[in-house]
Amino acid sequence: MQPLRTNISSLRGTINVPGDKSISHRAVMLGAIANGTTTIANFLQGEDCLSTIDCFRKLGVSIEQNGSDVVVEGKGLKGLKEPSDILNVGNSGTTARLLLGILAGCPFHSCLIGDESIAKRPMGRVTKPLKMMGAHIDGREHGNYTPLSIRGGELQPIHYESSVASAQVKSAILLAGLTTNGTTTVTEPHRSRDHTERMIRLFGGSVTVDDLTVSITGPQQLIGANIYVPGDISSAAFFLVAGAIVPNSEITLKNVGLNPTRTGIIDVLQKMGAEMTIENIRNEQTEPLGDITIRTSNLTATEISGALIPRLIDEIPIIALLATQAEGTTVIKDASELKVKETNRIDTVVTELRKLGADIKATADGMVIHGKSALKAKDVVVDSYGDHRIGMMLAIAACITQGTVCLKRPEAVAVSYPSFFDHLHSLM
Ligand SMILES: O=C(O)C1=C[C@@H](OP(=O)(O)O)[C@@H](O)[C@H](O)C1
Ligand SMILES: C=C(OP(=O)(O)O)C(=O)O
Repeated sequence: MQPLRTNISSLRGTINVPGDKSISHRAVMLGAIANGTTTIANFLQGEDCLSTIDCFRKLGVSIEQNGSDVVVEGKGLKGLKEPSDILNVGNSGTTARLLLGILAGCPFHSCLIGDESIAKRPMGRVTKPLKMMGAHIDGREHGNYTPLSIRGGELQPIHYESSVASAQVKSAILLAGLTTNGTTTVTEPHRSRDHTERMIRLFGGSVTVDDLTVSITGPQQLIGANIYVPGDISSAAFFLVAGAIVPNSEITLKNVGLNPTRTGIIDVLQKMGAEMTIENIRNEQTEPLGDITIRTSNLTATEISGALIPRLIDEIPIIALLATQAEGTTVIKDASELKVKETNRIDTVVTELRKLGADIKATADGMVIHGKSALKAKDVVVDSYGDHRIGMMLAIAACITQGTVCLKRPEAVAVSYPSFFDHLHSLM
């Protein structure tokens, strides 16, 4: 249990947010199946990405990690070895689902488990297409939940229409498609983050994108690359919102990834009237990045739905807090994916923000928030439920709360942002 700092008079300063989680995972994974050496700078040392390193070491890949510098000695597409131990993905859905895509094409047996939260997250969305490609996967509820057992091998290309806009589903199929003879396509209802597509090209491979359909023609052998990981916009989001809602604030976030499939939070802040500038926009290899400055702002409510949802899916908990400080009614819909994240984020966001006096209610596929409300708490205990994004959102909520608040399970933040509390306190 951790007492949270409340009633903060101002947040000022500059932060270098740590490396992007999605890109860090992919750099290790593509590095492992490429030929030759991959170097990764600004790798995210969060627990999720460390789980990815641990799994690939068990698959025989030599990975040296020195802080945020990582060197991966690639084994080639056919070079991973049958693991003698269970592959434990910890809390990381991305590790589980992308790894399944790679294991599907490997001619050996492996077992995959994760923590209590992973055991509740649907894996059928990837095991179903991978089985269609020819992989043998079994597990709890016919391979829909961990623990999973995988026997991979030669795969057939497929054309797959995904019912969800999920980069994890798309990436798993593309990674499996790398090994097949022929063209595999994935079509999604809205565009999800495209880091896999960009990184496959950086590793010398080729992927075709036509509107909402992505195609890969295999077999393709990737070549190791040198990668700089931009700062994670999903981590920056907590300070973007903090800067907008805490009085007398001005926060600059350096080197933030600005991939357009991830910048929904910036669109929402702009639409709500946030005072924000983006400077020094540049490209680092295949990913754009820049420096963002945000100041205390007068905010108005907005609607968040449709194609915008996958562009800000992980930011919805902190956007819900933002909406409590905007004049009017904010509606978030088409976001039922929130129910299958580390927690049911519709339930956890609504339950915890209500404890602080927010006017927020859950709907079938999102939430409705009436602002602006003054948050108050008398000896209130809020809970991250072990969900990193809920823990960080609550710490920012406490900044604008009058009273006393303690956070249960604060250690969850280490999943994606181990230095979160240090960074927050450095601005006070
Ligand atoms: O591919 C990725 O790196 C991610 C994709 C998203 O999940 P879905 O693919 O389930 O939408 C996101 O929520 C997750 O944090 C990271
Ligand atoms: C949903 C998330 O991650 P993952 O799916 O990798 O567990 C997240 O980081 O918010």
